Amino acid sequence: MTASLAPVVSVAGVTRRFNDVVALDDVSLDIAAGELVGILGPNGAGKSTLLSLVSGQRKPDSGTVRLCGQDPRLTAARATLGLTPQETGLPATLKVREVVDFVAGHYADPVPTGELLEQFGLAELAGRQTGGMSGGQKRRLAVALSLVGRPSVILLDEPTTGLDVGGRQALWLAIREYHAGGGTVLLTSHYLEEVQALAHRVVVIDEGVVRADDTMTNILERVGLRRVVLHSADLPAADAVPARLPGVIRASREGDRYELFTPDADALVRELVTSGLDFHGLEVRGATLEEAFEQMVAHRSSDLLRPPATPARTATDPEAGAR
Ligand SMILES: Nc1ncnc2c1ncn2[C@@H]1O[C@H](COP(=O)(O)OP(=O)(O)OP(=O)(O)O)[C@@H](O)[C@H]1O
Repeated sequence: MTASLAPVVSVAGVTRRFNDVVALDDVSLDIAAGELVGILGPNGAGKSTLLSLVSGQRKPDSGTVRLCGQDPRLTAARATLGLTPQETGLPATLKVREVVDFVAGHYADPVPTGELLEQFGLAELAGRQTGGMSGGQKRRLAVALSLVGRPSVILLDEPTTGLDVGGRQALWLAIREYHAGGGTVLLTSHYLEEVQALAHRVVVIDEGVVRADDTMTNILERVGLRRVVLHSADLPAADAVPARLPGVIRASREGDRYELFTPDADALVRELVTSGLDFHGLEVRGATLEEAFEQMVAHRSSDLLRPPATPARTATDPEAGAR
């Protein structure tokens, strides 16, 4: 991607192995200030490893990583960074307010604790020990902590896993506000609709290799298919629909509701109207990121839709810190 300013995050020719597993294989990526980038990939693709290199928690075996032009292992570089790892170990006996105050104490100009807790809907829990919070509340606190130091870049690894709809939307709002204020965001998520809703650029990693790196618009255009949704009692089984309706290359059916995939939705709608078919509830929709993703990593696309499992680690990594 082109960037007129020096990139905020620069990954150049990076390889990282864990014993005989090549988690990242010659990955290069530049992220400019103010970008909101979604990183997608099946389980074990290398996403978390990439974030751990950018945050300086791990070192690459070869290649270079720069955060705001510096080695991310330096304290000065890390001060520009906010991080929400996939799992956050909160000290169970500390109160929410105390945890935020503790993290805030590491920064010169932190967001006031009350303001941050208010923004994340946690103000009423300020006096509660973190051990007494629900999973979703802990997740909200983990993301709030990434913003306490007014970072110029945040790395969010599966930020909304386990959140209910309200919690997820509140986090989306916080991420958008941060981004609107000029912040740079790298986000991984197994919820493709989340990446589609938030990210402007998508990087697809699979088996440690960058398979695609483009704007959301271009990624979606790669699919080249439109979805026509309708209800009908006149259509045959889904796999027989392409023979019945010219231009349909694939169909799925649930009861009398059909989703028809076609490169030319206009022609299909004309065909439906002139065919005399009895139908209602017609909708025409663009491709989704999920469809684009399925095409890019077709051999293992079902993995992406599984909730993230705890990866089977074959070795302990002394550099992994508080991961
Ligand atoms: N500390 C470690 N020791 C051994 N192998 C590791 C370690 N960390 C990661 N790996 C392996 O490196 C590969 C990439 O893992 P990584 O956690 O980066 O994937 P991911 O894309 O974040 O996956 P997920 O979506 O499941 O979180 C996997 O094969 C994983 O098992």
